[in-house]
Amino acid sequence: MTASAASVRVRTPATSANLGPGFDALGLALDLHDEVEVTARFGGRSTPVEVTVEGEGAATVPRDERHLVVRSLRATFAELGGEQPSALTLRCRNALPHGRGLGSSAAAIVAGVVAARALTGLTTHDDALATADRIEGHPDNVAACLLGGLTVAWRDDAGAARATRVDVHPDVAPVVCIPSFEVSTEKARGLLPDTVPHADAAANAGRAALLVHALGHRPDLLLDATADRLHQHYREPAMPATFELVTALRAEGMAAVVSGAGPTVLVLGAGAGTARIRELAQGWDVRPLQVDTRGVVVDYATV
Ligand SMILES: Nc1ncnc2c1ncn2[C@@H]1O[C@H](COP(=O)(O)OP(=O)(O)OP(=O)(O)O)[C@@H](O)[C@H]1O
Ligand SMILES: N[C@@H](CCO)C(=O)O
Repeated sequence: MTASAASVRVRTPATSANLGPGFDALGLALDLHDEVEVTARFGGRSTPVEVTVEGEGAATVPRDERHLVVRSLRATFAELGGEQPSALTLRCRNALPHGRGLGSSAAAIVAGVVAARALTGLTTHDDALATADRIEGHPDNVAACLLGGLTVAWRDDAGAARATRVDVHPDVAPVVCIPSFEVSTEKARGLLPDTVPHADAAANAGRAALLVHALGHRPDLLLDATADRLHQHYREPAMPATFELVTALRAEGMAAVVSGAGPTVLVLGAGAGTARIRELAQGWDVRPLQVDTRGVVVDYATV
């Protein structure tokens, strides 16, 4: 069989999930990006994967079949029913910090899913969400990473992930406060109870609905809209400094939440409050970010 090779470059945004009350449902894409160039050869002799990594995770991520982008590529090629590449080369340039609540795993998964689809000749990514959700285990980050902006994600009655995008009001100026320590999502999910009081579920349902309206039209309601009773306080033991900063910021009227599974703190509608955030978050990496409105970007030039 004749061998053929093709490359594709994929750029994926950071994402902040939950946004307070929207556990496993709401996601917001932010303008901080990872980029990966994937070259695949089909046919010919099989060779081990080659992975180079610059930036975040360069010292820690595996460079073999365990690499998350490689695993996502393999899972997607298998799901699409095509042949697996006989050779895979990845060049990763990472800006998203790992294990901080800014969707690094979602970005890696979406990159692998979308790259495999592109290398298979697909140019639309409607089914990519379901695949990425199956790998990640929850749809909120991967939805925002794929679509950009603010997303509401859910699973339909057959269990397939769905998502829709909502326009974000220009005053929703996100600021992230990133600590130097990591907390894995696996550990943070392990702290959650199997059941919650009905009153807490009801309170979150109301606030999550209000939050979609506040982010789209009424940023003045963000403080009330970001109150959560379903996940943040259960996770406090793994990230007491995060909880302390969220509490201090909220006491001053700022809509601060745990970003994703933590330990980063996200402040929504910060605007002129950024100087005060820097004062309260000394020792944290405080970064004002724009909302990313594009989502995943694929450069098909070389496919
Ligand atoms: N670009 C990447 N390349 C390879 N592996 C990655 C990459 N990004 C993340 N990972 C893997 O995912 C792990 C981090 O995932 P985890 O879900 O714990 O945190 P997160 O995705 O950064 O935060 P959150 O899910 O709360 O937003 C890393 O330790 C690493 O194993
Ligand atoms: N909804 C997820 C986001 C982090 O990946 C969680 O809070 O566990």
